[in-house]
Amino acid sequence: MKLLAPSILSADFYRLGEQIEAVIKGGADLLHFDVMDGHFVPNITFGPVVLESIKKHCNIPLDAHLMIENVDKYIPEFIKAGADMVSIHIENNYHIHRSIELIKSLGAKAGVVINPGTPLSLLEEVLHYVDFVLLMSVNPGFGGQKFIPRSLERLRRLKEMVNAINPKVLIEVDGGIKEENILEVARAGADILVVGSGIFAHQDVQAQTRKLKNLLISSEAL
Ligand SMILES: O=C(CO)[C@@H](O)[C@H](O)COP(=O)(O)O
Repeated sequence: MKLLAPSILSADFYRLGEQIEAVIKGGADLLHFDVMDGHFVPNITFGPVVLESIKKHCNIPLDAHLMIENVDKYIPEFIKAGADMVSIHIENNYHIHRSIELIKSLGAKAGVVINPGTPLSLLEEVLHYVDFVLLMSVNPGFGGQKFIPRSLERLRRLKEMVNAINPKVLIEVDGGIKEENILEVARAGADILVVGSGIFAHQDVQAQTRKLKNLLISSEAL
């Protein structure tokens, strides 16, 4: 099944609760959290207290993408706050095996994230022990950027690597996914599709979520 993961980075934070309820009613499968520290990426967003508040009212899994330094210090806090999935970057984690094992030992699904300019070959070893890979199709840091076209080719190659090394690994794709390209990304091998502005920039957030979810359902019927 293809999963739709709205990214709250593009939500209207004044109306966050209302907008989260709308995406859930619209058929969202996961809620994606872009955690940024102003060091690894040039933007600052939110920490575990925000996840903790949302978790109390949210019946779908929370997916935390950590764009931060010093992940081992914060992984336990995010999982305690309610993250069901936690992903960390291949680019800034020297002891990635240890960090992935830490995530799993605390009961969450563990993911590795790869930026658009990083060779896919770096994932070869880590594919043996992660639950999912998050392939960035924009440079991390901001919502509303354009999908980098080469990401489709990278996605197809990543799918081949996953099939050859560990077919249980899910592939999540994030950045610049909209109504216009969501089917192409799903067909190229994405299992989880993260959508920020492609949902929250619309007037009717619930209807837009439903529309994208129906597109994903239709992609599986073919
Ligand atoms: O991780 C990121 C940005 O760093 C993404 O999750 C974006 O938030 C997706 O937003 P859109 O590109 O869909 O607007």
